[in-house]
Amino acid sequence: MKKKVLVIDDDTFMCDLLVNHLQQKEFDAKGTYSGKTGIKMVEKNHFDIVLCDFRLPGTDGYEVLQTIKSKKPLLPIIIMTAYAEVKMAVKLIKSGAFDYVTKPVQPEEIIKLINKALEPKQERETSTTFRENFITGNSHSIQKVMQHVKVVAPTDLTVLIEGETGSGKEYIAKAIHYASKRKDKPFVAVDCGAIPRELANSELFGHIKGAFTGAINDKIGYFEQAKGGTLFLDEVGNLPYENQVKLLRALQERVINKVGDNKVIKVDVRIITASNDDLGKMVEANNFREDLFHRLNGFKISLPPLRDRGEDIMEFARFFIDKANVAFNKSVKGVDEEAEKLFYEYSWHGNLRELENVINRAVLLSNEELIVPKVLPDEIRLNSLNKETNRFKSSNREEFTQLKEATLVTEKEVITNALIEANYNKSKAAKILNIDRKTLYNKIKQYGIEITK
Ligand SMILES: Nc1ncnc2c1ncn2[C@@H]1O[C@H](COP(=O)(O)OP(=O)(O)OP(=O)(O)O)[C@@H](O)[C@H]1O
Repeated sequence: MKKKVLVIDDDTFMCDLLVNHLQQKEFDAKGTYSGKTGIKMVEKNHFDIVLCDFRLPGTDGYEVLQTIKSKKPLLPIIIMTAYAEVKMAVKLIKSGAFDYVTKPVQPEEIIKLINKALEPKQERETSTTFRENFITGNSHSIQKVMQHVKVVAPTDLTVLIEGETGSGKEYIAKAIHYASKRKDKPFVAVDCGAIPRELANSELFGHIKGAFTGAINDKIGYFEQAKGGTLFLDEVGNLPYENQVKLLRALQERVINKVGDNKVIKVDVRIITASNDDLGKMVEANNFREDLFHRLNGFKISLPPLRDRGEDIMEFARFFIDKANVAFNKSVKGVDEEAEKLFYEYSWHGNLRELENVINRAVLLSNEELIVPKVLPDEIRLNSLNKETNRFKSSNREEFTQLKEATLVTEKEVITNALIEANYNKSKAAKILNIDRKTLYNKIKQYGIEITK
């Protein structure tokens, strides 16, 4: 049966073009130019995947993502964005988007991504296929991480992996799993940031038929799915406070209850968690339970960001080029000297995920043997230009600092205004700002905003 795809893009030409292309590629594709209509279509119809433009009038991509995720948590969503918005795209992934592509969208790239999102993950991967797709790099910092992986893998210790978004936390979790005695049992990855609060207990622990409205059948939760194997809780800092208690019990007593059922079920599962946030700081800010933090922090692994991994950047670039050549039937041989320089100068806030996306695009656009600067996104090329200019005009640096400060001041003002508008009700203010409460608490603390009526 044809897979159903919904395209949401207010650029009518691009939307129609993409829908047409997908239909030619045997997808059952529909399009809409409005985010609101898109949400309604998802509510009323079955779709296998949604492609959503980030900049939409009225409702933006972030709102559409959050609304769809709250209604259909498992529906994969790919965000289409201009490159300058890549930091936002990274945030969207943290909020549950499957991935992002930069505009103008390359047809082959989007098809590859759709297929990746739709393929059933767990059934296909084995320790052999994982190893084929895993490289480590030679930087001192990653070698230390790999040494820790080797030491901790055979134990049943709970591991906490900290690192920036896209730095490879899930890959390290899998490396631990596949090097452990549990390697032939399931590895189940759960994005805690993408589970709606009211569904978290049922998703993690399962439920029985009739436990709540909408519970029409018994459901097995992630803990039971991972029986004998490893449960990877990504973005664990986003787990609602009330669910943290139940998770703590599961870890301490190694038992769970399904929602609506008193029966105690024993679970033999190794837990690995990951977070982009510093969980220790979240504990200090009372946003994460201290007892749970200590339970999770059996063994901590800190992943370095890509910009601090020296020559690993080029090793990963070559690896991603090989993958892209196979996927797009191309024969790009490498990166030219000038482009390589740009790779080293760029800060890669989206880390390996961003590098892979940049390479995919560059391979697709390359007509030459080597990747040259002109097939790289503006952000990477201009980054170097800006640096050059700064070297000559030190005053520019001051302006940059001022601009940064201005952004922070504006952010503080926007938050303060929202708090006033919400009469200092933080949940309401968070809604107005379209951020979660924890982020708001952190910002209030960061800017030292006083909460006095
Ligand atoms: N060791 C590795 N070898 C090969 N590719 C990797 C490796 N680590 C990461 N990648 C690539 O980078 C992408 C992002 O990695 P991963 O999902 O593990 O990051 P993450 O830190 O868990 O991201 P997030 O913060 O969004 O949860 C992967 O999809 C994969 O393509």
